[in-house]
Amino acid sequence: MKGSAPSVTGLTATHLTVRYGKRTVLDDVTAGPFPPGKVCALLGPNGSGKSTLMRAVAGLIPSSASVTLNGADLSRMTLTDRTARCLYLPQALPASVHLPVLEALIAARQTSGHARFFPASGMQETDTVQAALDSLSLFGIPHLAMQSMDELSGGQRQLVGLAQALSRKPEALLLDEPLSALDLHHQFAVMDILRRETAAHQLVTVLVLHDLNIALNMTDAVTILHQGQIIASGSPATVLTPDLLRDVYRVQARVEAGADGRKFVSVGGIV
Ligand SMILES: Nc1ncnc2c1ncn2[C@@H]1O[C@H](COP(=O)(O)OP(=O)(O)OP(=O)(O)O)[C@@H](O)[C@H]1O
Repeated sequence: MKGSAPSVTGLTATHLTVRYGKRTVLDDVTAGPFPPGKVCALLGPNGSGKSTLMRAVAGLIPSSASVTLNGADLSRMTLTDRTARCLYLPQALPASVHLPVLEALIAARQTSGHARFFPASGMQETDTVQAALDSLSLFGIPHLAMQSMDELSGGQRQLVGLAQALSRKPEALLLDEPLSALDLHHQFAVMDILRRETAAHQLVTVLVLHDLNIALNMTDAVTILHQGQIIASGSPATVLTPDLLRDVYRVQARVEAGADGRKFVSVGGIV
């Protein structure tokens, strides 16, 4: 009799253990499957291992984990091939270098391995420029195209980083705190864009968030990392209960619904 077969679609990591020196940060974790077409949040307190998990899944930290993406075994690929399929956008903002935004985008596209997986039959230089402009337009920043990266604000650089990541056309996007430098308008705008692009291109999108209200209202699923283990996964409203918020985040909180049905976390104090 066959055992239960791993899900072929989506992104799954199994037996993921990461140690820094003698300290075990992730202990035989199984994460996923994160399905295509859905936006999933990876949540947990500071230091719980969210970045470590994402970096290990992306192959940037050595690990013996088995990682599959839509049936392909990422663990057996070269880092270049793996990154072309499964892209990690770090928490740190893109470097503040003296380079026009448009050139930074084109360079990222050319070094991504994108051309190998999606041979752009006869793609002209003008098409490459147009593709970079399109991805800036997607994030509402085409006017920054000729501005130098070192003349941008933190939030503008974060938007350029997101435009760069999407322009590489990966199958899976791992975004580490992609809203951290953005104002309220841009946080919601970026979440809308990510939801639309994820559905339209059947991307696997996983993002680390600290804003539980955005997780509650704008993601399809959440995964909670706590003390080296994934302790809950599922729909945001099912997982983010007062009990979980007390045990994981050490806050006394209620999860309430506004008149429009949107949910929000109301914190009364810490425990
Ligand atoms: N390069 C490293 N060397 C040693 N320890 C590390 C290293 N990177 C992370 N750690 C430790 O691993 C643990 C998990 O860190 P990680 O950055 O993955 O957490 P996180 O959940 O992303 O945190 P935050 O929400 O604060 O960004 C922390 O205790 C951290 O101190």
